Amino acid sequence: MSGKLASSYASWAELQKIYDHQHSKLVLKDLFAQDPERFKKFSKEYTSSTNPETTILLDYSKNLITEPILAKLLDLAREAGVEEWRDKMFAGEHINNSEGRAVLHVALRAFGEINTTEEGVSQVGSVLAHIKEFTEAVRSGQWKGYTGKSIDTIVNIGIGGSDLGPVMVTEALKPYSKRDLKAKFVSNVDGTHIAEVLRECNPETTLFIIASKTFTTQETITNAETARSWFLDTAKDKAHVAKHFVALSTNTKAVTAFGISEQNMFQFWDWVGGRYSLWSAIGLSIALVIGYENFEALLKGAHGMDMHFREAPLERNLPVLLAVIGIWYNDFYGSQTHALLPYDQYLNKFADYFQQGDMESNGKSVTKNGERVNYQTGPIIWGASGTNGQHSFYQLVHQGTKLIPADFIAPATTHNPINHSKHHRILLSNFFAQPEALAFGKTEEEVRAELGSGAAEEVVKSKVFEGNRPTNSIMFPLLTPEVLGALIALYEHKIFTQGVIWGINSFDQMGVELGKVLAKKILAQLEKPEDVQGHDSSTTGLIHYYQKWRKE
Ligand SMILES: O=P(O)(O)OC[C@H]1O[C@H](O)[C@@H](O)[C@@H](O)[C@@H]1O
Repeated sequence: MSGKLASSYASWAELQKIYDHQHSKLVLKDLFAQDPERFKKFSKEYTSSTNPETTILLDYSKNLITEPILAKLLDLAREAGVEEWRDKMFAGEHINNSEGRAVLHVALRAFGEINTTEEGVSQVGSVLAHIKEFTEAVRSGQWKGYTGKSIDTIVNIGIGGSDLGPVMVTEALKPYSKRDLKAKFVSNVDGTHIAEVLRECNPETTLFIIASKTFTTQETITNAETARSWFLDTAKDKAHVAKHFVALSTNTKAVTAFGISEQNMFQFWDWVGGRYSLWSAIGLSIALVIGYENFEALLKGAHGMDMHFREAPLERNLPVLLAVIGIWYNDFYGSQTHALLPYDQYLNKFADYFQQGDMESNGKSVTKNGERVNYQTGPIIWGASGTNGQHSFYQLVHQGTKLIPADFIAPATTHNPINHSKHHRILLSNFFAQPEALAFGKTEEEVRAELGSGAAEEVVKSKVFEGNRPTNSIMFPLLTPEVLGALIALYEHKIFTQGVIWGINSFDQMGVELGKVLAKKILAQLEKPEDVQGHDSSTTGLIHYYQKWRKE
């Protein structure tokens, strides 16, 4: 994050040389055959120092790397100053240079262990206490709606970082949820989203959580206003809003202007990036669903991974290992994407979550010094939960023309051991089989032997799997709140490490602004055809069609 071009480092040039000379010789089948200790050498276990059950295994042996290549990749991390920038982040230095802000989501889960004078850090504990008190009141039924009934439905209204984290975590930790408290999420400005959710809500028993760091986001404010008028249609008296609306924000002024009292506002600070905010007040819906104790366990899990990232030597540092291996494919092999493939239905929003986490952080093309990069930065993140993906896009991953590095993620134990865990054994057999098939493939000889001598040539060819497709496998005993916290922090720090190496600012998101500004301008022109000014012929033509066809 020094702002230097990654390609200016000596180790970068050396890696390029290694790639040019060796990549055709990096064949997983041979690498495994040559070294029976390969798994042992290229896998690491992280275990929390306070809870031995919070443990994560990273097996990175099925990657196109050797010990010298990995050592060189770690040299690159050192040369780029990953350790120094990591320490600056934890110290609260303003490493988000374009916005002049600290990056301290780690302080939200440190329970006082982060030493910084940054404003707000000392209040983290009192916001957590507020969350605890409030969630307990709602979950126990003590918090009453305007007609004296308890809350049975919460609706989180937010978008981007104010939606995706709560959505992903409440889904992932469903086994810990209070099943009689329904949680719903509205994000899209498309009225269909809120209309469908409100159809299932009762104004007397619904609590709306307006989640917006800035409290100016058009989608969220529009949805919040609609929710408020829907509520007031029945409740009538504005005074009742206090029992049914709370806000999670950094913007007290806008929250109170909306009509939510400061008492019902949960504060956070500008050093929490939207996509790193589930640990903050934005996690209120999570705490309501899984209970405060479990929310705290989630934070502790992440904190444990923070300590590992801070203290473990780079050779044993899980986030750093994931990061540098990712760079090897992204910048030297030319891979454009990275797949996240959790073999756990509860993690079915994991890839969606890290689409924002990774792509909004590292989707940049200038360095912190404003220089255009001459290499690839953040990959396209995508994925789906196993085994659904296998019956959809895995064909391309196995036999297509693209190299798609992928992370396979799975728990050893399921929360739903139906039929003596029969489902889970089948699921995991796929989790083990896919990386094996991707790595080792199937040769023409093997296909011929299987099909017999009369097989048509084109059929033989179509059944060959080249293999040599790299994967990481990530396993843990059970998806608990602590393990999930550690897993999310693992990826957060991977993203951080890559951003430092690429010399970019991973903590701003200027790229989402232009579209927003143009949409505002167009909104003011939608009424009359003659108002449509200042656009290209395509945009003008499209708006004119809308004006011709719309009914209302
Ligand atoms: O919480 P807010 O302020 O409503 O922002 C919601 C989202 O808006 C933009 O898309 C970006 O800035 C995201 O990072 C952010 O998460």
